[in-house]
Amino acid sequence: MPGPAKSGLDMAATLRILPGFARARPTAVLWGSPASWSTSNVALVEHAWKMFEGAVGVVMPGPMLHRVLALDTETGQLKVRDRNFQLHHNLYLVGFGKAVLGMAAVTEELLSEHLVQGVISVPKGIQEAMEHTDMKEMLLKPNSCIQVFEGAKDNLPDGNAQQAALAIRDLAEKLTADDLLLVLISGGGSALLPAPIPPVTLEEKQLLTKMLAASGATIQELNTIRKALSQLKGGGLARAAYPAQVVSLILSDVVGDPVDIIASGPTVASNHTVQDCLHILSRYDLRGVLPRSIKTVLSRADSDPHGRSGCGHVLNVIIGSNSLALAEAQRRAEALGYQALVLSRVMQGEVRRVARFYRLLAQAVCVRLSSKVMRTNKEEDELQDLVEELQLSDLNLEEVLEAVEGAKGPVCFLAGGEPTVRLQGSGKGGRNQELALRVAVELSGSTISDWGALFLSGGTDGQDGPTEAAGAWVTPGLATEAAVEDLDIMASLANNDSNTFFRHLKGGVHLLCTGLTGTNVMDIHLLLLRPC
Ligand SMILES: Nc1ncnc2c1ncn2[C@@H]1O[C@H](COP(=O)(O)OP(=O)(O)OP(=O)(O)O)[C@@H](O)[C@H]1O
Ligand SMILES: O=C(O)[C@H](O)CO
Repeated sequence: MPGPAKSGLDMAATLRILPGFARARPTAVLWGSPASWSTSNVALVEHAWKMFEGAVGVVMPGPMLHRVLALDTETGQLKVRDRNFQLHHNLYLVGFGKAVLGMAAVTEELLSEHLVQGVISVPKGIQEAMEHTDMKEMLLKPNSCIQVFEGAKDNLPDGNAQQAALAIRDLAEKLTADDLLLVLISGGGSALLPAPIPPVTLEEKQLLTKMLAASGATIQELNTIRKALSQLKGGGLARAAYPAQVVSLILSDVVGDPVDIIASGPTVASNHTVQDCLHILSRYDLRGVLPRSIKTVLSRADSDPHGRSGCGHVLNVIIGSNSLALAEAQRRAEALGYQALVLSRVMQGEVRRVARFYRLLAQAVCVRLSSKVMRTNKEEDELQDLVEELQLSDLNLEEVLEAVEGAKGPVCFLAGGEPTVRLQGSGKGGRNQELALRVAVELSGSTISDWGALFLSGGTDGQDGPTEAAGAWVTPGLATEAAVEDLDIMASLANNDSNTFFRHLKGGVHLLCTGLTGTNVMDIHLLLLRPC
């Protein structure tokens, strides 16, 4: 049986990897009050929190940059993975992305002796948020030589971000062959580096991006279009910095870590064609609404003599990823006594189908582990079909089910990625909260009622869509809890209003409210199953 609610001291220890969280908010605020969790859920909730916290902690800027950068202070040799660069007060820094503030702070701390100047573009309000959460290590020092621009409210390019992009371009253009440009890149970088090719305007680019995103375009599709319309994306920044050497340190927020797609690859030569763009625009029925300026830029793109030049002077390095975060969560799950299995690192697809996948998986596992329930092939066949539909290419279902068959204790499944939501309503929500709510609906109609079960979906950046929560956790009993409070789950889902729903349900106890974490490696899904 789970123990009583933890003391404040124990909680602080639990939260040690993200010390800012522990100091700023007691766990009651992060997760609601333990007293309001049903007793049987307390342990599962605490375990899920520890796993999520570990996943985020391992991809925080400090640990990541210390793993990849080594400066020999005597010789001024900077080692980045297996490459050496000679520093002699010739280092410049630019950056853009949700995690870049902390990355820049750590980098400046490590390399300040050689750093001449820097410009970064980070989300609106992030410095204040970091001050409030007491995450001082994520802030630049008062005497920093790095200029900070804040912009792209709600992850949409705006005038502030455009100003930042132009300052970054100006810095890159003045560099010489003797200089080294360090480029810090993380998710959200595309919106924070808008420099549309004239005559395309920022408003036109913003509108097209919004329409593509609302139609359910994938990030690969979205960024293929962004690259074609941008001066700096698709290798443009690297070209601007030539002949300086360029080292990009990339925190991946895209499934499979494709460097040409993350933040639209400003230091990676694009190999997409205009034809690729036209196919994407046709797929979402947007060719007919394109303004003349966008058509003009697209029609010029393939013949642009600068368009496809190489990026031989660039070293692109992935320094953190969802896989790394999952591995740490798995390690923590094992330490807590779970048989822990990473299902997939490429979890994509529509949230409804992803929710169905988790229900069928939970059911299949319970059936395999329970002598009371007859095993039927029908459901496992449907599950296998779904694995194929969701293109979970790294998941061998039979192996997973066989692995848990002998499990004596609780089981934890982990997955990472970024499912999509097709927005139909006007409510407030995010893909993690909507997925969690859909999983709750699925689990409440399943046959796993004899089991302790918890599903958590959280964005590692701490912000799920335009909401203040990172995600949510649910159990099979959530539908009953909602009925008691007269909350209509299906109406909330139809209006994409998951955040409003969770805020009302039991005073928000199911919300995962970390605040901005300062990192960003997509979403983490945890499914915990424990025989009662
Ligand atoms: N009301 C809503 N309900 C459900 N999902 C929503 C809602 N509003 C926006 N979203 C989803 O939120 C996502 C945008 O969230 P976010 O701002 O976290 O951007 P992102 O591009 O995913 O950034 P990151 O990769 O850094 O997390 C989109 O997938 C969008 O469909
Ligand atoms: O900025 C972007 O393009 C997305 O976050 C993917 O990296």
